[in-house]
Amino acid sequence: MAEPSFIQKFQLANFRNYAQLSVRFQPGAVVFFGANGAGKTNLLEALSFLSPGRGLRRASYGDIARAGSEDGFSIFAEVSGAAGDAAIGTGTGAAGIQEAADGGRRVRINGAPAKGADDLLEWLRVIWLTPAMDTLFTGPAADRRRFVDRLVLAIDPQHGRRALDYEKAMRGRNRLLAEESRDTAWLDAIEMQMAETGTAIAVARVELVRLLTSLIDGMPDGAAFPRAGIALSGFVEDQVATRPAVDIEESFRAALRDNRFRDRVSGRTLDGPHRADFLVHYREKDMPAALCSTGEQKALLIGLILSHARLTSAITGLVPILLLDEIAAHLDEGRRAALFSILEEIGCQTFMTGTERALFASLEGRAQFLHVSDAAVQAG
Ligand SMILES: Nc1ncnc2c1ncn2[C@@H]1O[C@H](COP(=O)(O)OP(=O)(O)OP(=O)(O)O)[C@@H](O)[C@H]1O
Repeated sequence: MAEPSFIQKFQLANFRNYAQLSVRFQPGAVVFFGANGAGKTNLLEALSFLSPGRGLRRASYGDIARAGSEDGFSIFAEVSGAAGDAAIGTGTGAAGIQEAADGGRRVRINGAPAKGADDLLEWLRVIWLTPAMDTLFTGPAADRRRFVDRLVLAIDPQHGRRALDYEKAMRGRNRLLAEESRDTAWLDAIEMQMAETGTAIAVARVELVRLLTSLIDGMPDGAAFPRAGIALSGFVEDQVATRPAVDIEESFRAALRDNRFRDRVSGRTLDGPHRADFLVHYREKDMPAALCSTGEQKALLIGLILSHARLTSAITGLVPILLLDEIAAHLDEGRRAALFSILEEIGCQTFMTGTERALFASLEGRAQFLHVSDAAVQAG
């Protein structure tokens, strides 16, 4: 069985409302409770920086550094798990981490600078669910794509690099088209790169959906969290099931070349994995997720995250760390108890927030309760 990754020690400097913080965590469930504005979500956001990307709020680094401070922010964590022990430092501030030349954040692992934030995936996988994701099924497709890409990244660490390379190439193509460049050799080369990376992105997404579907197939109907039917829809994704990757690459490249005029007029590239959608439906009811009730949508989303946590553990041997912001609020008591039992069964370290400790009553004696108040954390 996969060994859960577990953050033992966690320190912050100049992060949001925290000037300094040092706290130790236990494996399993960790509950942050406290009044509105105490700093609970800020803690989850800090924990989300132990994963590549801009964290669970996708905020700018300038907004994250503590207001009124000249220095950047720093995060330090001691992690242990299947991959061994690691001391991770990241941020834009002091405490051994200098500001990166590009204004981004630096990552150090066991005292040495990491090549990039993707190196964090060697040690741990972090997945989150926040109230902002309550509109995932009804909101823009871009949010669903980002969600799927995070799920892919947790099982396939190359995925982040592919997405960056694709976006860079696409920006280059859009710029050349806007400039009405006659450099067709350059456009050809950029479109070739888009076709390669774009096809790899689509293939990885389709593979995630296939793996997740076969895991969900094996789960019973009528459980606390409904079974989701999931699929992808997109110019490249639609071809993955029926054609070899080399053919898809070629047809995507040809479509890009043939549609230069159309895309120039539109001011953007109209075909590609950057326009795909992630389709979710409630299997038992045969109802698209967007037409389900708010509570049903939340339950579907939680069910998906839990299935994905199982998948990540099975495939990578790393049991992911889950960040569940205000998770208890939408769930009745029965569903809350079911959620806590499933988390225990999967074995993940799970950080949860809520204004009231009572929302987590069924976890008493089984979780670490930490009271958050005025940017300080105390055993509750
Ligand atoms: N860069 C910053 N510097 C200082 N304080 C900040 C910064 N960014 C946000 N804050 C403050 O941090 C406080 C805590 O925010 P957080 O979102 O963590 O609250 P919370 O405990 O999750 O509250 P709620 O229960 O209302 O969701 C807020 O008062 C916010 O204004």
